Amino acid sequence: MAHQLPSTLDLGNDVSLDVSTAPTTPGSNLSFSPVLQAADEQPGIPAMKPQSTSRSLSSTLFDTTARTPPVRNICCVGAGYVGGPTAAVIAFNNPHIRVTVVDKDEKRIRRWNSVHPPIYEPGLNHILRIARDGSKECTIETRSLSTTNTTSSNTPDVSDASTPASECGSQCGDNVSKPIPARQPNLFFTADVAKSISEADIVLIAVNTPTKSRGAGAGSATDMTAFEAVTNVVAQHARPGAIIVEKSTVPCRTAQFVQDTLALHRPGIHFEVLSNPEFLAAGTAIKDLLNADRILIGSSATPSGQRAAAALASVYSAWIPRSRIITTNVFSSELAKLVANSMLAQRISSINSIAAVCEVTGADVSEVAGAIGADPRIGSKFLKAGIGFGGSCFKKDVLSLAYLAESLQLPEVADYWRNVITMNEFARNRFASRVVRCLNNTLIGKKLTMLGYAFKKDTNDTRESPAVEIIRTLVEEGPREIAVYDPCCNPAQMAEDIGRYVGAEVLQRNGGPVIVYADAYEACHSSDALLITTEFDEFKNTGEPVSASAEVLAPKAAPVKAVVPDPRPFKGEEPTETELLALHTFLLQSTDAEDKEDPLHRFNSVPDCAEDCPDCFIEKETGTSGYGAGQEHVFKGRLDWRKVHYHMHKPHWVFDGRGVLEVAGMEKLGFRVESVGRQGRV
Ligand SMILES: NC(=O)C1=CN([C@@H]2O[C@H](COP(=O)(O)OP(=O)(O)OC[C@H]3O[C@@H](n4cnc5c(N)ncnc54)[C@H](O)[C@@H]3O)[C@@H](O)[C@H]2O)C=CC1
Ligand SMILES: O=C(O)[C@H]1O[C@H](OP(=O)(O)OP(=O)(O)OC[C@H]2O[C@@H](n3ccc(=O)[nH]c3=O)[C@H](O)[C@@H]2O)[C@H](O)[C@@H](O)[C@@H]1O
Repeated sequence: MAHQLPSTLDLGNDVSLDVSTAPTTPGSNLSFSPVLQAADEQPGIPAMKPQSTSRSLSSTLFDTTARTPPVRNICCVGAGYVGGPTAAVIAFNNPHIRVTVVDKDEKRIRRWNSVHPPIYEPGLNHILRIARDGSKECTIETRSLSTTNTTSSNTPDVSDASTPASECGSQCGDNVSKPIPARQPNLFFTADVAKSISEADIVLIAVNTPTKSRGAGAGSATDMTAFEAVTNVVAQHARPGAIIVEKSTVPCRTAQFVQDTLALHRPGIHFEVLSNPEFLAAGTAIKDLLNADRILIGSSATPSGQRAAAALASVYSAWIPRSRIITTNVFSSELAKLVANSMLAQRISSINSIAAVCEVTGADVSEVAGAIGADPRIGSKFLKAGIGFGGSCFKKDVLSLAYLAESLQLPEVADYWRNVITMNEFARNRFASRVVRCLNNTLIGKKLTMLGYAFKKDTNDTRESPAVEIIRTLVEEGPREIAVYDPCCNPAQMAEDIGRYVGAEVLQRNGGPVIVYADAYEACHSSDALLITTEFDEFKNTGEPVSASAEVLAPKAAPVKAVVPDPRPFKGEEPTETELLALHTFLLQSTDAEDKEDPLHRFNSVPDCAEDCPDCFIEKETGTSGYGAGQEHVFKGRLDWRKVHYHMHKPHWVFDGRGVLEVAGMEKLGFRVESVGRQGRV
């Protein structure tokens, strides 16, 4: 579905943006930047002095923001795990900004424009339905505030945007019907990269930056091929004065490279380069974006650098409180992203090293983690021992930091960080070895079942999943079958992935032992050992009573979700999109909601797929509907472990690689459980 906005945007009295790539004046600096220039033109704005040092959150920045003309057009290059959701949330919260996501991969773009977006993230579908498809006018029932609302602000704190009505006490007034106007689509996906870049006030670069696989620095250094290619296109096509933003995770000092490339292609034209790394995590991307604990913006310390930072901050401040927007110098921001991921990875490796000690001594790693995490200086997060971290970023970012240290002649620093990776591989290999050891050191003729294939729960992202390496190790032992089941990943896609990463010959259809299942019970049937490799709630044995009676063998209902409070009455005169989303979620959880998908009746119809849509075809052929990225992940119900036990081979081995099982309960059911970080039998 293609939605078009006019190619020339009227910015009211302030400034009119000509969307063409206008000829430029050699030697000009800010004179062709609509965003940067207009701030200069404002009467009464004090000239800012360049600063040579890094800044913490600066009030100057926000004085500047107040006078920064509105950003009207953003282009995000890269429609991947970061670009897609980030652009969608920006568009969702800024209905007056046209946000275009571009990608060279036309298949990806086609999918973003369809009911089959290429990635699955909880909550993404709603955001897309509003921003990409626009919404219908509707009327909602709300309550007026009986007293004048003095807290109203343009930048509500989304964390308390949903203050329960029950808590509004005497402030709650009468019930009123409030019309919510229709919304025009303002989120677009296209493969026309150059044109979209040329129209943007702000260009976000969100392309992949994996580890180099060949040549100098192979296995450590960041592969900047995609980033460099995009930088060249941006340098050629960006409108003069556009703000160029590094969203990708990049090595420290990349902003200098971007500046040099811009200067090479467009000498004499001023562009500001910002670093604005992304901290979202897979599986919680939308929650993380809507409630970001911080937005980091690195800029040059010059007045125009600060104005550029202010322009970007103004986009985020549509939904993020300004107190959470941190500004630094551009290199600090680039480095901070690498360090954030490296320190998170380091915590996981630290606890996994202790898990190894626990398995020998009889200490229990979850008890150790609980005890140390209670110290607020240590904190309780990221202390879950297991088979090691996966995902597309931790390993590559730690390696990138190590490579940076090496290139700065700091081998001790590089070694320190490399050990984080060594320990991660040790954790994964130890788990696979333990499985083999417990099964008498032979898998010949045996069936093993892997529960979970994604690198973490609630995502269909399987990049660098520890499951892949575990499959590789197990295949070597010649088992009869390796069954793989994941509640969130499309089975057809998983089989394709395993073929690509482990080798097509390992798949059953090519004579190998690996079979991917769409049903957990079939995957576990006649199994000799179950391996929990992703921490899905479906695999837990606690939280819901498990009855032995036959009727509970049917999948169970989803657990009661955390109750979302009623956000009414709203904080301001007009509800924000975040408040409407909170109301949508609140109404959905009420059992008598008439429309289970769209209780506010705002959604426009979904884009139609072409008759020959390959994704519709795959869904029909494989009967895998329900895994579609466009649908919310349907909780499949907790595994009925009694049923699993009944159909398994003795001695009912379960290897808990993610610490999701309550061992005593499982042992009562007759399982023989081995968990990471607890002493085992063998
Ligand atoms: N995946 C994640 O959860 C997070 C990733 N990051 C960082 O964000 C960046 C992007 O990561 P992902 O979104 O995961 O990558 P991705 O691989 O999912 O998406 C990157 C997209 O860029 C496109 N692309 C590559 N070269 C292009 C070109 N020349 N022109 C147009 N499009 C091009 C690719 O086709 C692809 O669709 C990376 O630097 C990553 O380290 C940061 C935070 C979280
Ligand atoms: O740059 C990135 O790509 C992102 O990397 C991580 O996010 P992500 O990899 O998506 O997911 P995490 O929740 O961090 O989990 C990473 C891996 O560590 C594992 N993990 C996590 C926590 C823990 O205590 N133990 C543990 O083994 C998870 O199972 C998973 O395999 C960071 O958490 C994000 O802030 C960052 O933006």
